[in-house]
Amino acid sequence: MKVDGRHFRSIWLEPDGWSVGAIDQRRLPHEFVVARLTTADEAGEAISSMLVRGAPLIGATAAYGMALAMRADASDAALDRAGKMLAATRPTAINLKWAIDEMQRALAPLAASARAEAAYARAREIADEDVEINRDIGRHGLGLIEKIAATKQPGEPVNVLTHCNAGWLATVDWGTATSPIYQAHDRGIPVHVWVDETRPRNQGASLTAWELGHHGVPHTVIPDNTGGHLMQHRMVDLAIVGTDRVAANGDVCNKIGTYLKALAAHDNSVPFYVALPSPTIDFRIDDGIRQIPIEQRAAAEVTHLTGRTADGRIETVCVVPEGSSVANFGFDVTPARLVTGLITERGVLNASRAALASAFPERSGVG
Ligand SMILES: CSC[C@H]1O[C@H](OP(=O)(O)O)[C@H](O)[C@@H]1O
Repeated sequence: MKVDGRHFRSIWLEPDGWSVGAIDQRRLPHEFVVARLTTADEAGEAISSMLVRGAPLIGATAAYGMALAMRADASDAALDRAGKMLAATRPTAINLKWAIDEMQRALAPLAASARAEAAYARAREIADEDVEINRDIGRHGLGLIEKIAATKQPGEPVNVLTHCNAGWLATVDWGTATSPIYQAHDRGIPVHVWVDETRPRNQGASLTAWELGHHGVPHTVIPDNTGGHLMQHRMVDLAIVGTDRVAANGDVCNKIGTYLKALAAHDNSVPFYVALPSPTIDFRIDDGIRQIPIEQRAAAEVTHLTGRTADGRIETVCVVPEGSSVANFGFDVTPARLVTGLITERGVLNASRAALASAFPERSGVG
C-alpha cells in the first residue's frame, strides 16, 4: 500500500538480493522505521517480538527466514534447525507452520548447493501469492459492501467494524479484512470503519488507524467495549475481521475479543464476516475451541502502555498496580455458528467443513 506516495509491502527482498526489509510495526504509528533482517535468527526474533505480526505476514517472514538460513548453511541439519526455530516463535497462526512446511517441501529434495537460490525463489512466490490472494479476498468482500451500499442514501457510508489489524500490515499487501474496504473506497463507495483499539497491544489504534488514515479511509477509533453499543443502535452495517487459524468445521481463531464482537453481532443481527487466505485453514482439526493453541504473551503488554508525549518523546508507563496478577491471552475462538461467512480468495463461504472442503479440495485431504 502507499505511504506518503511511496508504495510499500510489509516485507520485501532488499536490492542486495539476499537481506530482507520489513516495517517495524512496534514503532507505528508515531515512527516509520524499516528493519533489515540478515539472519534466520533475526527473522525469528522479528516474529517473536512482533516487529512483524499478522498470520500471513508471519508466514512470509518465516519463508524469508528459511532463505536466510540456507544462505548461511544449506545442510540438512541447518534446514531442520531453521524450521524448528521459526516454528517455535508463535503458536497460534497456522500460516507459520504452513510456510515452513512449504519451504521444507521445496528444499529437502535439493542438493545443498541449490537450496539458497530455490529458497529465495519460493519465499518470493509465497509473498507474491499472498498479495494476489488478498486482492481476490477484497474482490469477493467488495460484493458484500456493494450490496449494503445499494440500500444507503447517496453519500451515506457503509459502516464496517473491524478488530485488531487484519490490514496490509498483517499481510504482504492489501490485508484480509481491509482489502474489501480499500477496494470499496477506491471505487468511490462511501465507507466508514469503526476501529477497535484492541487491547492490550492496540493493533487497531496503532496499526489499522494508521493504515486507513494513510489511505484516506474515514474511520473512528473506539475502545474495545464499544462495539455492542454501536450494534444495538444500528451504527454497524457489518463486521469484517481477520483470523489466525480456521478449523475445518469453520471455528475461527482471532485476536482476543473477537468472540465477544461476534456475540454482540449475533444478538443484533449484524453480519459477521471473517476474511482469510486458504493457508489459514487448518484441515487437521475440527474443533477450534478445544484444539487451537492460544498464545499467552508477557504481562508487560497489559501492565504497560507506550505512547508519544505532547513534546514528542516516546514513553512507556505502567497502568496496573504492583503485585496484581495479569493474564494476557492473545486470541480467542469464535464458534462457526456465530460466523455469517468466510471471505476467501475463492469466494464467500459458509463457515462449515463442507463449504471449506468443497472450495479447497486440494487442501482438505491434509491428514
Ligand atoms: C490477517 S491475519 C491478522 C490477525 O493477526 C493478528 O494477530 P497478531 O497481531 O497477534 O499477529 C490478529 O489476530 C489479526 O486478526
